[in-house]
Amino acid sequence: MNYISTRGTITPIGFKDAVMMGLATDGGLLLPETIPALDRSTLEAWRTLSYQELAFNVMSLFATDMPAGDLKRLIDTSYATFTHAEITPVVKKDGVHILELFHGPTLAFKDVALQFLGNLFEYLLKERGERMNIVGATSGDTGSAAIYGVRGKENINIFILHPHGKTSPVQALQMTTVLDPNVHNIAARGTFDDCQNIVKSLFNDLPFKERYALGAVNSINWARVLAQVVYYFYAYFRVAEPFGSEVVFSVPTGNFGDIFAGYVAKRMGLPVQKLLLATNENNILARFVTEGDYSLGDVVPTVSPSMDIQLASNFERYLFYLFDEDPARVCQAFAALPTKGRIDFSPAEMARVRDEFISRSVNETETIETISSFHAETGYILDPHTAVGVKAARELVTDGTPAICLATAHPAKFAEAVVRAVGFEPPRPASLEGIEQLPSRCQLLDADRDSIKAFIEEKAR
Ligand SMILES: Cc1ncc(COP(=O)(O)O)c(C=O)c1O
Ligand SMILES: N[C@@H](CCOP(=O)(O)O)C(=O)O
Repeated sequence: MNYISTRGTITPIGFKDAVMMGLATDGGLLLPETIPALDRSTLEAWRTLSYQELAFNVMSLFATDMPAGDLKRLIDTSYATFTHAEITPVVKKDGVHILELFHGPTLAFKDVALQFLGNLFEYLLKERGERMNIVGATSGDTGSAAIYGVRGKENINIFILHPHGKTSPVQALQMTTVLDPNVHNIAARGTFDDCQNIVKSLFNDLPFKERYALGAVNSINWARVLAQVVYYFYAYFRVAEPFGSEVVFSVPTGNFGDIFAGYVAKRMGLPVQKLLLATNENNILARFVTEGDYSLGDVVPTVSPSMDIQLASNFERYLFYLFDEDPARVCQAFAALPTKGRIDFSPAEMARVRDEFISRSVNETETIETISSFHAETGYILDPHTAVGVKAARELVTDGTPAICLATAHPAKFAEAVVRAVGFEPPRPASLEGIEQLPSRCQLLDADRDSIKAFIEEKAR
């Protein structure tokens, strides 16, 4: 399997090179040249596989230059750190299927891909005799999952930018209390979008990227999306009855990485009726689906801070398909975006979008009310991101189709919102006990590309 760029000007490369490249060198995002289509007998054969076996089957279709034994070993090592035997179990509460993605070491769905990517980087760097400086942006969860995935690894340094004061307190501590010498946290005075723009611009500075061997842990890295495709299959096999019937996935969305993984699964042939794109008040993507209005606004802070994003990185991957795989149209749209502040779509394109997606923006009052009422009805505590998806599913999926809601984080990461909703703090998993008492390290900087570049140059090994 070879990989191409959404901007169309790189020579196709294999999976291993795509993982190392991160952002494509022409500024685009990497995608497989083709998405394999699965027949029903393959789906049936996959139905009873363990999570790890399923991950191997899905990933080996895309990682064709990885020796099978090595890929298997990396998958087994990566998921050995999860606290649930099923890795991503599905629980049913009051008719809602909840796909719990928070049983990894940092209690969010990011662990599913980032524990794997950390081990994959280590493997590829050893094979090549190289070192890497990871540079990533986080609104709260990618950062700690990536740090945990590579802390203490010999040939890797990691620099994570988060928006100062805009993550939950626990999210910030999960990053800044990791004191391994290869870990560097930067709190930037700005928004997540500022952080992501700086990271992308460092990757687009090709001499800098090459000199410091930059690696990407954000979902700009194809391996992130790939690892997230697996749990759509896993959840489908636990829920669909009869086999072959359709389901809806409700996905709390910010950077469009998770829902794009669902889109890939759907294109591979998973019977998904619709992907439900659920947003908080940062609702550019909901406006896009419901009104065809993709116009940039300002980021507003919400109780689901990890989704406080305007410019969703992976949207570009979806546009590539919406524009019939025409990179010239993708280039045109992104060249005009900074000045126009919007991308326009034809009625025919919007009809295709609505064939695949439904969407709802959920506000703060609704989010808190959903955590509260869901707890009263079921005894189950939703985190505020998951609550956005559950509220949207309850409103929009009313025809009896099973709705699978992605539970993207553990509620203990967002105790303040949970206390507002149910009146008490959610029980803390062992990994968070006493985190406030631990020593921490973090550099506060302006959200300014040159200051951050200088910091990386000083610390890179
Ligand atoms: C807890 C949580 N839920 C949902 C999202 C949104 O996912 P995505 O950015 O892949 O759309 C994020 C951030 O990525 C998150 O951390
Ligand atoms: N919500 C994310 C934002 C970054 O998204 P990514 O999937 O591109 O890494 C976060 O928690 O950092």
